[in-house]
Amino acid sequence: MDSQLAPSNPSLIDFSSENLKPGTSIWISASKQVKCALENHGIFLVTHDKISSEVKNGFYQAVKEFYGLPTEKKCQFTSDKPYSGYLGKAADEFPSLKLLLLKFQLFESKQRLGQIIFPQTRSAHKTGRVSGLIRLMISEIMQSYSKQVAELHEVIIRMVFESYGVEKYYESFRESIAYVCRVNKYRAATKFTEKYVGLVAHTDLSFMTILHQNQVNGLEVRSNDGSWIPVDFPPSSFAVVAGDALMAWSNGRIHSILHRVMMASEEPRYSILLFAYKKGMVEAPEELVHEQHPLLFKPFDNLDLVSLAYAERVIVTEDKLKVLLALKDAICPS
Ligand SMILES: O=C(O)CCC(=O)C(=O)O
Ligand SMILES: [Fe+2]
Repeated sequence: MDSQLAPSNPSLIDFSSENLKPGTSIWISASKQVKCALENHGIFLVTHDKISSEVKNGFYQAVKEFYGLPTEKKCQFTSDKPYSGYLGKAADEFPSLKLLLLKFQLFESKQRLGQIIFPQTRSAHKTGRVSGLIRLMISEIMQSYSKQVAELHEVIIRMVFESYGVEKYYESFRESIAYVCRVNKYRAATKFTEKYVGLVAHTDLSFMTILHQNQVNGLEVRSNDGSWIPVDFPPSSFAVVAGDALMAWSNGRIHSILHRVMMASEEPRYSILLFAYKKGMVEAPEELVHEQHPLLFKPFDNLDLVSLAYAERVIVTEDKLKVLLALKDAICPS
């Protein structure tokens, strides 16, 4: 089931079996691989063919059309929420952030899964017909995509809870997941720049992030020995990335993975990310805290930390979680 593409590429775990149901031997074996990959590398790839190509391709198409709009139209996709709406202009504020970022707050809980919270446009009538149509297109396709990927998140999170023997907390945790979808576009590297930093090294503040890309590689992850490993995505695969909230929840058993994007391709790269945050407090289950594993992080509010990172412009640091928690005085003295 687990096959290694190349010695250094993240493990590839096959989730495409019809028989991947809780309690089956396939499920138990996949859960072991998930735990092992997360603990050792903080990332793995997963093949999952339940998300239709129609939805994936439709999404990329809609997003390309969006990026094709004149800048002033794109800039009308604004929102008061941190990092939301079209962030093309953010490049001025974050000089290292070369990408154009389009992020839509999607849905805040399972109950509201069918409801997209779109960034408000400055004025509806100014949005115009063309961008209105693209907006609708993205809205529908993003909704289908996110619903399907949210299911994958839930399967993996359930496996993690079961693997640590704390499945009794899974249902309430699941109810408190807030999903956020983001689409990144990285400009092609031109003949003037052979390679450029598309996105600086960082960890995600999420519990977990699931990432899909168009055919263009660029994601790199830092390995335990400090070297950067380019991630090679096989067709139909997604990368599952451990975030800072998972590191805190697991009381340091799993580490959030440092990653960045290096662009060398002559084609633009698009990536679609579904971040799973925990609404409310992130807290290690008591079963994961004992003498050999003293509590590393005091409970903190996951989405609060996202706002804090935004307000304080904390985007690049290896120990982002510690820096943010120190700001909130929530780090445990070692
Ligand atoms: O585009 C990618 O591959 C990575 C993007 C990413 O890490 C992020 O948006 O947090
Ligand atoms: Fe990231």
